[in-house]
Amino acid sequence: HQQELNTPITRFQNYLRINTAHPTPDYTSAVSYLKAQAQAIGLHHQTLQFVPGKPLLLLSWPGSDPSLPSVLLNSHLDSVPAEPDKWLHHPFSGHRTADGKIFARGAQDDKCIAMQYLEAIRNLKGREFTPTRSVHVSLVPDEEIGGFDGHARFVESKEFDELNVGFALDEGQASPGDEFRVFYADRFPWGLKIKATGQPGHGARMYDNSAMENLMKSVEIVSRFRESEFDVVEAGKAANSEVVSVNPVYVKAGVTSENGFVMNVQPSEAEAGFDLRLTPTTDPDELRRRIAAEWAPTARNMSYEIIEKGPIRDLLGRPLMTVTNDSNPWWLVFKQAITSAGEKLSKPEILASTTDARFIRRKGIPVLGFSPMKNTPILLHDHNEHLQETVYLKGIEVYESLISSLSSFTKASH
Ligand SMILES: CSCC[C@H](NC=O)C(=O)O
Ligand SMILES: [Zn+2]
Ligand SMILES: [Zn+2]
Repeated sequence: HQQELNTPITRFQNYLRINTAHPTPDYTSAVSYLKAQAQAIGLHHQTLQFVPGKPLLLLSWPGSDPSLPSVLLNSHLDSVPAEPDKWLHHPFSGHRTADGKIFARGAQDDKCIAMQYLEAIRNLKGREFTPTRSVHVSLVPDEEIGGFDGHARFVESKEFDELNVGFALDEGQASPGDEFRVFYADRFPWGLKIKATGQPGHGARMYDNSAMENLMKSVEIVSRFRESEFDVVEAGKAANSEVVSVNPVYVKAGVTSENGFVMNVQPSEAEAGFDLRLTPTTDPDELRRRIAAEWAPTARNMSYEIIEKGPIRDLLGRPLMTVTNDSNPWWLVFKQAITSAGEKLSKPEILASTTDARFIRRKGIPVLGFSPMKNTPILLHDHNEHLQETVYLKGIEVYESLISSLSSFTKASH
């Protein structure tokens, strides 16, 4: 029987083997695994539970000057589902190929950063490094389904207040090129349902004002808006994440019987759903007016529902963006720490999708989205999500540089 190895790679693999995919993430196993890691490293831990069955693990490494605002490192515990049949290796086997690729749902999004935070702290502690500011690691549930029972609750808790967070890091995205990417904002999701009603009738009749006709007109108008935004991207004038995206995600219509859809009846109701992403500077009222006037006008028997998924402005009504210029000392320290790790950073970007960072930014706390993966295909939420072990190990070193710099700089208080 081969002896169980205990290396940074096997520790990563073991975390990846815990099935934390929705809709039934195994939070209990994930938290107990990470807690054991924290104990081995010598970190304080507490488990918070704002909603039953949805634990949040908070780890702390006290600084020598706990009166200074702290540094928070965040990672979510949960993953999106995977379809095992469509993968080369089972998504929860943590399989490592001969050339060092580690396959797993969560390998990039975002179990890598959780374990890299811990490995970096382990190494810094091994070198007798003592942080000046306290360093906290939050391992939170439910990011992939909006974070409402997770980070959204956490930021409103007294436990969060007591951390006195001055700066936070959260997940970013892989970089196919040779430079790391960093994100200063997210886009904000709206779920949009548009519904049409109309005249029912025989499938053979052509007449005005059927529900399907009304809905299809709207779908065309939404598509035209989508194209106008996408044109800007394709013309190279903006990044994908700098325009408003709208993508159809379902259509629901038709009269059904036990035998399936009834082909010769035109239905009296039809509905379509869209995933919208607003940029930090999108005017939500203007978009709402457009939806009401053009996408779902009452004149065409349309109605709509917007499901807003979290805050889009801070408490003072400002867009949720972290400053990435010389006026933000945290940014300067971050940049410097990347350079001293011998790495390069590309221009700060807006993340196309959405993370828990929005809840922290809403509190007025600067947050950068960062996952140290370069020369790596972007595979989050995709089949065959994997990460090269050399990239993973390099990321640990990068975090050593980041954590030591961010926790020992004392010029700014916030
Ligand atoms: C409703 S918030 C959804 C959050 C999710 N996060 C990662 O993929 C996303 O769709 O971007
Ligand atoms: Zn993620
Ligand atoms: Zn995700």
